[in-house]
Amino acid sequence: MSGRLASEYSAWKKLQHIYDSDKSKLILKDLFGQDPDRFSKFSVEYASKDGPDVTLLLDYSKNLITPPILDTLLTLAKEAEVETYRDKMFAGEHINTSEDRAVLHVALRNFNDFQIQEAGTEEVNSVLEHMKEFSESVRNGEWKGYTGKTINTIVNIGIGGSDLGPVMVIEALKPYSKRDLTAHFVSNIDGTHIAETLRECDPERTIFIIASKTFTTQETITNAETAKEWFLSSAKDKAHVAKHFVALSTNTKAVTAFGIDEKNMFQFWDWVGGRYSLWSAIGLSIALVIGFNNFEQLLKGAHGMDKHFKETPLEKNLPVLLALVGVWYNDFYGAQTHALLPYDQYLHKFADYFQQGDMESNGKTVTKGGHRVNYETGPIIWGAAGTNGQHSFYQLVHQGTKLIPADFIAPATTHNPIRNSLHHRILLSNFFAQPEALAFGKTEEQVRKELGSGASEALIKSKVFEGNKPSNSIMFPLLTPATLGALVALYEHKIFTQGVIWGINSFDQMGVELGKVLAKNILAQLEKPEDVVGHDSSTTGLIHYYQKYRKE
Ligand SMILES: O=P(O)(O)OC[C@H]1O[C@H](O)[C@@H](O)[C@@H](O)[C@@H]1O
Repeated sequence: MSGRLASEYSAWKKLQHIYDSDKSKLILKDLFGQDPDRFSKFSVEYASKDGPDVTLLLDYSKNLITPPILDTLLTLAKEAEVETYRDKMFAGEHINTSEDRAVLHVALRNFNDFQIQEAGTEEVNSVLEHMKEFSESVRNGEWKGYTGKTINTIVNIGIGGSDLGPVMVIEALKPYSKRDLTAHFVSNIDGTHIAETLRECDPERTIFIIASKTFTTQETITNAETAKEWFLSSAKDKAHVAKHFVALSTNTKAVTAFGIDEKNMFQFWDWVGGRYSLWSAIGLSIALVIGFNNFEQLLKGAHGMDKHFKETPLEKNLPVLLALVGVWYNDFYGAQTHALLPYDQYLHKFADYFQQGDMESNGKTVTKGGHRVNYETGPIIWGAAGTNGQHSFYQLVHQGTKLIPADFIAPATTHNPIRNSLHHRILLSNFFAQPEALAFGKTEEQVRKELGSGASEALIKSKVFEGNKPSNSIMFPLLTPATLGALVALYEHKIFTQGVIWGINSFDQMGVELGKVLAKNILAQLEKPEDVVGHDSSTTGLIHYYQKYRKE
């Protein structure tokens, strides 16, 4: 994050040299054959030092690396001053330079441990206390709707960082949820989203949580106004809004202007990036659904990983290791994407969540110093829960022409050990098999032997698995709130580390602005064909097509 071009580091040049000269020798089958200790050399077990017990195993042995490559990658991290920038982040320095802001999601889950100097951090505990009181009173039925009934539904209205984190966590921690409290999430401006949700809500028993850091996001404000209109069509009296609408925001003025009482507002601060905000007031829906104590466990689990990231030497530092092997594929092998493949149905939103987390953070072309990079930055993140992905896109991962590094993630035990854990054993057997198949493949000789004489050459060739496809495997005993906290923090710090190496600002999101501005301009031109001015012929043609059919 020094803003230097990564390609100028001597370790980068050395890595390029190693790649050019040794690429053909980096064959997983041989690397494992040559070193029976490869697993123990290239795996680390994380155990939380204090707070709730969390353990995580990272096995990165199935990567196309050797000890000298890893050493050079570690040197790269040193040269890029990852440790210095990490410490600056924890110290509250304004490392988000374009917006002149600190980056302190770690302060939201700090529990007075690290010394952090930044305005607002002293208010974290009181907001947590407010979230606790509110969530408990809704959960235990003390909070009543305008007709005196208890609340059975919450609707979080937010988008991007004010939606994806709570959605992912609530899905992931379903075993801890209050089953008689239904949570809906409305994000899309498409009226279908709110219309379909409102059909399932009873105005007397629903709380709307308007989640928006800026409280200016068009989608969220429009959806919130629609929800208020719908609510008032039953409740009539505006005074009832206070019982049914709360806001999560940094913008008090806009919240009160919307008609939400300041005492129903849960604050956060400009040093919390949207995609890093699930730990803040944005997590209110999480606290409502899983209970405040479990929310606190989530935060504590993340804090444990923060401590690990802050205090562990780079060579044993999980986020750093994940980041470095990622850089190796992204920048030297030319891999365009990175797959997140959790073998846990509860984590089915994990890849969606980190699409924003990673791609909005590291999808940048200029360094902090304003220079255009001459290497690749953030990868395309995608994935799905195993084993569903196996029956859809794994064909390409195994036999396609692209290199797709992947993280396989699985819990050793399940919350649903039905049929004596039969399902879980089958799930895990796939979790173990896939990285093995990817790494070691299946040779032509094996196929020939299996098919016997008479098989066509074409058929033989089509059944060969070249192998040598890299992956990480991450395991933990059970997906608990604290474990999830640690897992999410692990990826957050991985993203941070890569951003530092690439010299970019991982904490702004200028790339979302242009489309917003153009849409605003177009919205004002949609009425009449003669209003459509200032566009290319394609855009004009599309708008004219719409105008032919519009009914309103
Ligand atoms: O919470 P807000 O302010 O409504 O922003 C919602 C989202 O808007 C934009 O897409 C970006 O800035 C995201 O980072 C952000 O998460």
